Amino acid sequence: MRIFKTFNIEAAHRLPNVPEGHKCSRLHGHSFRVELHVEGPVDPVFGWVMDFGDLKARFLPLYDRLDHHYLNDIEGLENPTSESLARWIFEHLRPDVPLLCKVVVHETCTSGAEYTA
Ligand SMILES: Nc1nc2c(c(=O)[nH]1)N=C([C@H](O)[C@H](O)COP(=O)(O)OP(=O)(O)OP(=O)(O)O)CN2
Ligand SMILES: [Zn+2]
Repeated sequence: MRIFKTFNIEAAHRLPNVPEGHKCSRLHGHSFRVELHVEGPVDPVFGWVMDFGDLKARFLPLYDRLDHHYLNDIEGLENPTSESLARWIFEHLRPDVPLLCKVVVHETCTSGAEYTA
């Protein structure tokens, strides 16, 4: 069974490696929407894969590093594309959430990236 929980992260970034004149070379911000997907067996007593509240608590330290921050300043996010953010979240959260199987980052209403185990 797979469950998911969604978070909203307000953050600023710029993409340092795009060609001169590209709109994303300028400082701008997004309301990122992040989905955390967790897959595993349903506990027969609790009836869940994992408590959503537990998932939220485990993500909180990372959320606090990202929300209302300039992403380029964060180690490993010097080029903060949707792709790199999805992978960064996955790699930093997986040790605390071993059943994490996918991280989806919606950068805008129309764009995003998905990173799977
Ligand atoms: N593969 C990627 N392409 C782009 C990324 C990215 O992270 N990965 N990021 C950007 C920009 O940061 C930009 O903020 C988002 O780009 P875009 O989807 O073009 O944004 P728009 O609001 O202009 O989208 P429309 O729906 O087309 O108006 C650029 N590319
Ligand atoms: Zn952007």
